[in-house]
Amino acid sequence: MTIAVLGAGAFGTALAISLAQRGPVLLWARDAAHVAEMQESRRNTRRLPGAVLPECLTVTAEITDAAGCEVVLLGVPMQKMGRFLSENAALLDGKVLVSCSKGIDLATGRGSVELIEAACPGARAAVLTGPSFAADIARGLPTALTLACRTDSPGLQARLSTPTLRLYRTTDTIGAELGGALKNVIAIAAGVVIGANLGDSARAALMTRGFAEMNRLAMKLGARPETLMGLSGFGDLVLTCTSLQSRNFRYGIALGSGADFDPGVTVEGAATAKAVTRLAQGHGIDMPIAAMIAALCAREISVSDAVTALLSRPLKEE
Ligand SMILES: NC(=O)c1ccc[n+]([C@@H]2O[C@H](COP(=O)([O-])OP(=O)(O)OC[C@H]3O[C@@H](n4cnc5c(N)ncnc54)[C@H](O)[C@@H]3O)[C@@H](O)[C@H]2O)c1
Ligand SMILES: O=P(O)(O)OC[C@H](O)CO
Repeated sequence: MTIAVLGAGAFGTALAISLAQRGPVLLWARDAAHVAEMQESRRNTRRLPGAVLPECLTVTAEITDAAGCEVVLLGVPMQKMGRFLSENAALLDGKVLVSCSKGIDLATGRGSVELIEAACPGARAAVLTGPSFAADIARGLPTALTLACRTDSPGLQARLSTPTLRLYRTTDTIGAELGGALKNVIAIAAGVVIGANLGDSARAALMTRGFAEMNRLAMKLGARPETLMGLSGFGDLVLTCTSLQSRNFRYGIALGSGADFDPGVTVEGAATAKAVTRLAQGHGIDMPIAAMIAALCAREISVSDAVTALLSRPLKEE
């Protein structure tokens, strides 16, 4: 049975390429001109240059082509997910919907599982997350991800694993989602540290204290500690805070160094920092790094004031 991937960004395209090792895959993009380009060149030069689209991957601009697909991967950016789901609810309800996006919806404070359940109550919602750059997946480099679904889903795990994409499964959707969403915020902070030339020691301190914040919020919201210690939390935090392949990290470097940054690049951590700060305030959780990143992204504070504010907090036990 064909698997559908909706959203032909870097990640959706990379997953479609990897899954096409196992059988037919449908890749949908909203822009007909982009689809025509991909059909002609068998490449997605706009979002994933270099990768070739295999033969059993069909690219389409008709979302209704996914009607017959039982498993549908969602690769649209998080801040577009809520509207996308409600616009396409009639098509998507009743299917297995696997969110591949990382973030918290600013308008509602919800993660993608809650967005799916609200828009498509008859669907089974799952999350695919963890340390993975689209370019690495498309090149067939070994990658391990977390697949989270409220009901234990070994069948879905087997269906979405490929020879190079190894999935670990969990029923902790809250932890899996929050790990992927929150690490982007801390990655921006790590980038700020490097961009402002504050050094590798400061980055390690920030990653550690950032991980403590991630855990505080995730535990309050019902996540399991082992999920945050796994691929979607610790694993993705390490990757995203240390690699120049990360857009969140590079955005942070630009903020820290005062350089310009292309506004067309997807940086999920910026909106999520604001959403997380609201959530943390609502639950009485202390998240000083996320709050500083939200303020920095909104240009409400300077880098040096943010650093001073973080370093002058009262001394406390670790
Ligand atoms: N790129 C990666 O390495 C990577 C890895 C893991 C997870 N992710 C996650 O995947 C999600 C998507 O990221 P990406 O890297 O593919 O982004 P991208 O910037 O490469 O592409 C985003 C795509 O979404 C499309 N899009 C935007 N709004 C849409 C809408 N309303 N309807 C349909 N399509 C729409 C755009 O046309 C574009 O093709 C993000 O949440 C990101 O965190 C990305
Ligand atoms: O490029 P980024 O910062 O969106 O990171 C991509 C992935 O989330 C890394 O796991």
